[in-house]
Amino acid sequence: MGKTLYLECYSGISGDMTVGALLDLGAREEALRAALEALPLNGYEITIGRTKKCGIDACDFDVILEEEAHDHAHDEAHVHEHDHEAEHCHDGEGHVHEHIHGEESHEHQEHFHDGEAHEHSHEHLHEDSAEHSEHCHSAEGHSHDHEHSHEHTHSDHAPADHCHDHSHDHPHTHGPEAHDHHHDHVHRHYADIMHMLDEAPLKQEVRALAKKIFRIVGEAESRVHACPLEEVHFHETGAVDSIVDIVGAAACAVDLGITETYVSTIYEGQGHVWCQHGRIPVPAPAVAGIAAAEELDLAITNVSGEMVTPTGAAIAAALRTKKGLPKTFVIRKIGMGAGKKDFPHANLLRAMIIEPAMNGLPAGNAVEEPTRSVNADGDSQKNGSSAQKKSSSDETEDEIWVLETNLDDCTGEMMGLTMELLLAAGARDVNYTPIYMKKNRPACKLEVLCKEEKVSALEEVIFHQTTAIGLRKRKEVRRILPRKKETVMTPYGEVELKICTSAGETYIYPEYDSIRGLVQETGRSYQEIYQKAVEEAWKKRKND
Ligand SMILES: O=C([S-])c1cc(C(=O)S)c[n+]([C@@H]2O[C@H](COP(=O)(O)O)[C@@H](O)[C@H]2O)c1
Ligand code: NI
Repeated sequence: MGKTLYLECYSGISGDMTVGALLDLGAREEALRAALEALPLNGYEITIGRTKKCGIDACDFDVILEEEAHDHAHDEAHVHEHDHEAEHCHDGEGHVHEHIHGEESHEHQEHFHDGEAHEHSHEHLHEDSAEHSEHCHSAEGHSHDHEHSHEHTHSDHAPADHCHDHSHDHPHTHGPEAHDHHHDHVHRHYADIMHMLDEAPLKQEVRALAKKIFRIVGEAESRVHACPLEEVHFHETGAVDSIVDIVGAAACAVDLGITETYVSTIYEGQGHVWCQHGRIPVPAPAVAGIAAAEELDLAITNVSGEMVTPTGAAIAAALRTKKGLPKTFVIRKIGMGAGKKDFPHANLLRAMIIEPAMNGLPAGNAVEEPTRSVNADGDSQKNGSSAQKKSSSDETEDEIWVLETNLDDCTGEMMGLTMELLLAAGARDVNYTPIYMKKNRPACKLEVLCKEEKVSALEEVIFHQTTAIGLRKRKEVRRILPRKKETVMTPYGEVELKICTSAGETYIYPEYDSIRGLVQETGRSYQEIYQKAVEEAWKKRKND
């Protein structure tokens, strides 16, 4: 049976946080490495270690590019500390700033100028092969001189995020973009990446999931840059570390046997981040585009910086199969994946393997209040609520849904567990009836009673946990006696009971669980405690 993953993105999500969290959940390093070795990529190595974020231990997954002889952060952005706090923007008044590139292959491209005509002069002294390309000017009459001298030092966290391209390991030709100079880095187009994944000897599920993730990023980029999907060229996302993150996340999820995923609200910071396009807002356009297209829940916090990357958002969207985390669930395992930046909060992605709660009250059952009546299934309802109408006497009518299916190829184990899960997920009652079906098959009819709001969730449990491929459902009117809960004291302890009335008669029914507990505590018989409880309840009524 597949596992259910819950991604709790209270500090956003990025590719390496996801791989770290899934490894911490138990995904095997061999499975991750096998998937990565299937790719025609080189010039990098991965490291898997431990780190602490605000004192919390987490798995630290990193991709080290050979070309980087420095401590490079591969998290949300390729983060560089740089020595100017002034914003590196080209949409304001004339300004001068200095950057000094001290690394190989850093390039500035796609400087978007969206301000009014302005003049500024700033210098870039790239001490390496840095180049500028794709300067997109949306304002007229604009002149500037790009001779930036700027200095980047790589660090795990930076006051201003500055991402740049790297890992260009094969030449390419550009699509239709006006582009009149050469540069030797790789922009992998969407089609290149799909081709690479199709050709690589990956497990089928890993390939499919990785392609899905890339498709989500590609479609967002396509919309953001108004470029056909096939011609989208990936920058950061096409770089080795992002491919490793995406294929790695897919390999880990498949290795864990994840079949269902819930994704929490994804918390994002605010401000700006540097990337090849220039200085872009947080959430990054691709992140916002993915969130919009995939209906991810986003929440903007007052944290300054980027917590969600396009890769992270796309992984969350691709993995998510379910909305609406169950109200109650049991956590079977927790995995922590560390982000590279330091925020005032612990920059972690928490991944959990969860199961619907097996014990306790089913989700949606309210805690009893003595002033409320209790319906036939023991849950509380306000008298006179719209969900129920009083009949001429003191009986009450309401509606209940019945889900039914005949199971002729389920094991007893599957059926037993299904019953537990249905009850835990909010079924009012579940029963099996032995039947004799077509083709001489002894079988069982599963019947589930529930309220309307639980119908679809319970259908999912049936389809997910049994071999059923269809079910019957109907809404029925039911008549229920008014009842309320009481407790009485017996010589063996306190007993809960239901007091029901109909046509002037009173019926007293001690609660099974209450009696059962006292049987275990005292060793007395069920019948003895039951009778004593009824007796005490009648005495109490006479005294009241
Ligand atoms: O490189 C590209 S195409 C790119 C586009 C965008 C848009 O929102 S458009 C944003 N970024 C930034 O790059 C880094 C790395 O992201 P990964 O998903 O590749 O890890 C991140 O800061 C993005 O906001 C890049
Ligand atoms: Ni280019």
